[in-house]
Amino acid sequence: MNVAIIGPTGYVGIELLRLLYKHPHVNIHSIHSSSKVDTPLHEYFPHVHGMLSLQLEEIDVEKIAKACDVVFFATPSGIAKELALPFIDKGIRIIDLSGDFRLQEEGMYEQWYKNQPAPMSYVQQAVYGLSEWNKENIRDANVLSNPGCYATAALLGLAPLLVHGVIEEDSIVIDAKSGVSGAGKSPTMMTHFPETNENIKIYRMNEHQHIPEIEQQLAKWNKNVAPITFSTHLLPVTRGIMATMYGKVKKEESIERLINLYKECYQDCSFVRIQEKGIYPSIKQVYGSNCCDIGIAYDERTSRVTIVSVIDNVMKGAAGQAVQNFNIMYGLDERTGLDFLPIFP
Ligand SMILES: NC(=O)C1=CN([C@@H]2O[C@H](COP(=O)(O)OP(=O)(O)OC[C@H]3O[C@@H](n4cnc5c(N)ncnc54)[C@H](OP(=O)(O)O)[C@@H]3O)[C@@H](O)[C@H]2O)C=CC1
Ligand SMILES: CC(=O)N[C@@H](CCC(=O)OP(=O)(O)O)C(=O)O
Repeated sequence: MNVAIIGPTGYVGIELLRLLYKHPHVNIHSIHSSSKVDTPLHEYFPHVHGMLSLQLEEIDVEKIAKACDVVFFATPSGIAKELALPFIDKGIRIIDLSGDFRLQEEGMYEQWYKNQPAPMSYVQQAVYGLSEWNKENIRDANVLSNPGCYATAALLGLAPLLVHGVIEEDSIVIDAKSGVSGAGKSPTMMTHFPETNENIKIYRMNEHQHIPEIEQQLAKWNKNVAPITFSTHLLPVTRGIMATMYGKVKKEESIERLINLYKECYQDCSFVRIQEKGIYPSIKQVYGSNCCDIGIAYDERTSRVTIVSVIDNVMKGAAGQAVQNFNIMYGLDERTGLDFLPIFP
């Protein structure tokens, strides 16, 4: 398949390129930039020198559409909602890694992204690419909306509890933490080294754009789900997300039953690894991989279950899951191009 990448100079775009470069069914036809046209990629990223001799090109819709089967958008929110439309009209499959096609309910994008949305007729064509839970629809997707990084960690961790009605629907609390690469390559006062190093900060309290995305998917699994409490923190690390989640069980549970439930739900999922009793994952154990590792605890004293879900934000939280979705869309083994161990240490 011939693919084009828009936004390869960003953190997610360059990770996508790293994965697609080794993908046996992909030819990277072209890479496109809005600000560095005609620059060889290695001038911008010295780490690809001698291995990837690609030149950044302008975004010429006609030219890309003529040559490519799929266009990946690794661009900030607000770009694909316009730039992807002519590709969709021409029947070219798109995979958007931003939030532009995720929110299906009218008014939600304006409220949470503070911007005008894509026309609803396009948003409604989009398939939400939470790979493990939406395979049937992903196969036929022409507009694939890749989930947000926090949303991926949270939803994979909560799914079994909601699908099987284990917890009270109004008891969900998600406490999430991300490495700084989650904020993209442009430094800000929030992400600047002296501000983040040896520090931990909470940000966008009760206003994070992944709140409606998570609630939208939880409601598909369980229509009684009430608004969630979701807080996000910046960690002084480059990659990694840890989402620690709490819910009150409806009836007495046991840790053995809960772990079995998770193992059954994810038995056919290569990338979701359920930890044994008493073991809780750390972000380092999924670094550079497409894995989501999940640990489960149950406290009989409080009747609360605690779920710890970790991913690499740039991989399973973005580029890795996008490649997994590409594989599903083309009927390939979903591990194609992704079947490697995490980097350790
Ligand atoms: N970082 C992460 O962990 C995650 C990110 N995402 C989402 O993925 C997307 C990319 O994120 P990330 O790589 O971190 O962001 P970056 O800011 O690192 O990179 C975004 C890239 O988009 C390109 N771009 C900017 N404006 C335009 C434009 N008008 N037209 C075309 N291209 C443009 C820029 O390249 P150039 O100047 O060369 O055009 C830039 O390199 C975002 O929507 C983000 O929310 C989702 C999950 C996780
Ligand atoms: C650390 C950090 O800043 N992380 C980003 C998550 C990026 C992401 O997934 O955002 P989109 O919904 O725009 O795709 C954030 O909190 O906004």
